[in-house]
Parts: sequence; C-alpha cells; structure tokens
Amino acid sequence: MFDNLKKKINIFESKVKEKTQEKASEEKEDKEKTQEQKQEQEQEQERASLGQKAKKFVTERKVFLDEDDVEPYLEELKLSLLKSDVALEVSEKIVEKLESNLVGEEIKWRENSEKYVKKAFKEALIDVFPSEFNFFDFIEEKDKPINILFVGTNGVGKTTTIAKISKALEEKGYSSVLANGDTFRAGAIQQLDKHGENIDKKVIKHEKGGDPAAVIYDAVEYSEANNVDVVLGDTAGRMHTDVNLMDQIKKIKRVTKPDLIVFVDEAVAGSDAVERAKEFDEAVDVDAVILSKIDADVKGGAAISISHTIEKPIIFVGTGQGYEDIKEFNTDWFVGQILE
Ligand SMILES: Nc1nc2c(ncn2[C@@H]2O[C@H](COP(=O)(O)OP(=O)(O)OP(=O)(O)O)[C@@H](O)[C@H]2O)c(=O)[nH]1
Repeated sequence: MFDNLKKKINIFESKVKEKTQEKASEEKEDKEKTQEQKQEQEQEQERASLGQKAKKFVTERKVFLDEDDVEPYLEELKLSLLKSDVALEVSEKIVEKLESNLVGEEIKWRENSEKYVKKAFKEALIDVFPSEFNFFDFIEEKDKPINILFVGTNGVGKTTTIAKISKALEEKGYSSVLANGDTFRAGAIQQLDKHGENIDKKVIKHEKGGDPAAVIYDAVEYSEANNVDVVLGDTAGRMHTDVNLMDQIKKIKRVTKPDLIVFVDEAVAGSDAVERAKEFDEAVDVDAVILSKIDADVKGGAAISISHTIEKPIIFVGTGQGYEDIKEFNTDWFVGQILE
C-alpha cells in the first residue's frame, strides 16, 4: 500500500536528516575555530580544560534549520506529492505546514533527527483531514430504519462495498437489507442477488428498467414493517459527466430522503477520484466517502486529497476483495501506513 509515496517521503526525510547533520558539523567546525583562537591567547595549562568544554558542546549540540536549508527539499517534495496524485492545493498545504514545523525549530542532532522530521510530517498530514466521523456511533444514535445511499462511477467497487458494510453491521448487531437501485442492467440485479446470497441478506429489487427511487422507497417501507435497522441502497454506476444520470440520482435523493449519502470510489483512480468526488458532492451533497482498493494503491494521492477537497470525511477503506476486507478509517492509522 502506498509504496511509491512512502519511497518519496523517505527520500525527503533522509535529505533533511543529512542537512541537519551537515549543519551540526559546520557549527562544530566554527566553534572549534573560535576555540583555537581562544587557545592561542590562553596559558598552556588551560588547554586540557578547553578540550573538555569542546567535548561538552559536541554532545549537547542543537541545530536550527532555516528556510534556505529546507526550501529545495520542500520543492522536490511538492513535486513528488503532485506526481503521487495529491491535489495541488493539498500538496501546498502539507508543504507549508511541514516548513513551519521544521524551520526555526531546535533539533538536537544526537537525538534521531529522522524521528523529528517524521513527527513534523505526521502533523502536516493529519492537518489536511477533516474531523473524523464515527459510522457506528451514527448508526447507534439515529432513528431506524436508516437509509444509506451509495453513489459513484462504474466498477469502482460500490456493490462489493455495500455487501462488506452489511456484514460489518451484522457483526455489530444491526440488521440490514440491500436495495437494488441499479435497474439499468440485468447483470447488476444478478450481481447484488449474488452478494445477498453470499452474506445471507435480503435484496429488495424491481424488474430491469424500473424506477430506482421506487426500489429504495420500497426497501425503506419493508424495513419499517420488519424492524430492519439499515437500508443499503445501491445505485447504477454513472459518470459524473452524464447529465441525465446525475439528474436521476438527484431524484433518488429527493424521493427517498437518505439519512446518509456515501460516495464510493477506488483509491487507484487517483486525481480522477478527487474530481469525481467534487462533481458528485455538487450534485447531491455527499456526507461521507469510502475509498475501495487501497490495497492496490501505490500513490496514496486520492486518499490524502479527497476528503480535504470536498471537506467530507472518509469513513471506510476497502482493503481487498473479500467481505471482511474493509476497515474503518482513522487518520492516525492512515498516516501511520504512509510514514511507517
Ligand atoms: N483489490 C480490491 N478489489 C476490490 C475492492 N473492492 C471491490 N473490489 C473489486 O472491484 C471489482 C468491481 O467491484 P463492484 O462491486 O462490482 O463494483 P461496482 O462499482 O458495483 O460496479 P458497477 O456495478 O459496474 O457500477 C470487483 O472485482 C471487486 O471484487 C477492494 O477494496 N480491493
């Protein structure tokens, strides 16, 4: 996961570490020169004690990095982040915060300066994420049935993600039904049926060509009548550029009044995923994001940029093709994955 990005961040960290050590040695040389001049003026018998003082200085040496020291590395880092599909605005924010965390700070070079840079980096990354959203607290507190609508483009893992969430809900003691709002393709009906069979969940569906809003509406009514906690509404994958389909999703929202609208995209789509998130958010005011396929993502850009760009939290990440392969998103965990 995020292998390319990790490599680039490691390069930055080593360069700043080298710079810190280089500065420490330069300061040591300067100090030693001053000591030598002093020595010339002093008595022969004081030489030994001066040697002692210099030694003390070396062990306690502190380094201050200034803008010129880190500027070239920060520029390189910004480019690396952009190449890893981190959005421009987000890359700039990370680099600015990193600069303010590093410049003028006292770094004790004998302590692990790499650890120091990592800490500065960690803070800069955490800063780009909006506050977290606890999905299961939301489920616990909200009146039932809770209607959750999943939107996104084709093939990103939306349907699989719905099945994963249904299983995760079951593990926490909540019941759910799957509603097939993708009435365009007969294949989509079969696909959701198959997931329903695999995880032993009821699927509410209409014939191909039916009204997706009506299917989800029926699923809510069914859940009210049968004390089901959560309706998980699938929708047809659609390109954000398809005006008719985007109008249809607005209609589904209007008619079924979802309690939560979740935008699903694949982390591997990088900056495309960020662009699509913006479009879907504009169309239906997304509440939260799920990023699938982070197990296959080497760049990490979408995961870093998406929630900052639309100011909505990531709630889960997909980590594989199995039903258990889903993880609640947590900023500390995520940043740890990148900086480990
Ligand atoms: N590696 C990996 N694969 C995933 C993950 N989530 C889903 N997939 C795979 O992605 C492929 C597409 O998943 P679907 O659930 O069919 O995607 P969809 O968005 O519902 O597709 P449409 O119904 O065509 O819009 C399947 O092969 C899934 O197994 C994940 O987190 N990691």
